Amino acid sequence: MKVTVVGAGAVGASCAEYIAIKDFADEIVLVDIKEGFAEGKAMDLMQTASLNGFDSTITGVTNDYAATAGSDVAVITSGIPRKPGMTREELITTNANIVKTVAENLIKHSPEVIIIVVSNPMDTMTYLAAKATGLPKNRIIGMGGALDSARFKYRLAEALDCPQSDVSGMVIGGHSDVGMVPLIEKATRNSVPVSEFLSEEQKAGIVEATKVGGATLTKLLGTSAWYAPGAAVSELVKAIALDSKKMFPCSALLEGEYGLNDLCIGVPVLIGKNGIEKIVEIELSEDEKAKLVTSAEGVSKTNGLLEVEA
Ligand SMILES: NC(=O)c1ccc[n+]([C@@H]2O[C@H](COP(=O)([O-])OP(=O)(O)OC[C@H]3O[C@@H](n4cnc5c(N)ncnc54)[C@H](O)[C@@H]3O)[C@@H](O)[C@H]2O)c1
Ligand SMILES: O=C(O)C[C@H](O)C(=O)O
Repeated sequence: MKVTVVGAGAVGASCAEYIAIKDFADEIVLVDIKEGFAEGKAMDLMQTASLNGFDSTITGVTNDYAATAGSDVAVITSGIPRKPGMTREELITTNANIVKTVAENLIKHSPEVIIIVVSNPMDTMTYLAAKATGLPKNRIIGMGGALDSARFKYRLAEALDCPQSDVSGMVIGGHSDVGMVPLIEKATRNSVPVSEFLSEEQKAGIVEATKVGGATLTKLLGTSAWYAPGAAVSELVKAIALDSKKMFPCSALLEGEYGLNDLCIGVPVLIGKNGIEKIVEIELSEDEKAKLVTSAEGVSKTNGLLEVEA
């Protein structure tokens, strides 16, 4: 498998590192617009191969899409991250132009590629990539829910004082501070609903901490996070490589699923060799449905800005 990662910054390099360490890809190509930057990151990562025990090759190029030709998967991480106090939506003007150009360049050289969009505001950038490339909807995947769900599990395990491997939970909806919908009533500890162990107040605290997970890290780091985002992307790419049909919440183009249309938003999907193999429509409570609809309204509003900006 050949994987291209566009943007060799914090998230792009972390993606490349986790993909290499998990050792399922033959070739990883890092692309950046900053002269020599991707080449440097690739060389540094390649010098970890004997230490970390992987055989994937990693190369870096400066804005040279010919080197990405024949990619099976391409991850778009190019664009600016937010600073403390900002929302992801504020990045739209700069990142829309970058994501559109990058997506168009990618499909010129890899017509069969599956694109994973990471750049923020992610749901809107995924929608933009879908529109700009015209790729079938199974081949455009937005990464946000896999990360948000990992953060949800971190918070659940913290409150339950248990290992993260004991908890299960999922976050659907838009990848934004207000739009995330952590499915707290469906979360379990080893198949037992967490409501058996946690008070209403504790559950509300977990939901809120999950929703602002990215903002909390941005405040601490001065820029947004990269380790968990990179790891989350690597799990999606691995599910494609291994055709595992594993379920993740991902931003997918909806055409009537969940009663929603003409937007990309986080819903449970099965990931396999064709990208999104299936959008899974789970039974939502009235409260969960209402939250998803409100979240979709927010994403659509941001998509509306795109028509002006893009
Ligand atoms: N979806 C998610 O869950 C998630 C998680 C973390 C970060 N993000 C987003 O990912 C993006 C990247 O974050 P980061 O921390 O890696 O930022 P960063 O600044 O460290 O890296 C971004 C890189 O993109 C490069 N770049 C800019 N324009 C380019 C172009 N046209 N072609 C190729 N490369 C280009 C820059 O030179 C830079 O190296 C941000 O928009 C951030 O908000 C999303
Ligand atoms: O918080 C951000 O701006 C980056 C990313 O979307 C995240 O959730 O870490």
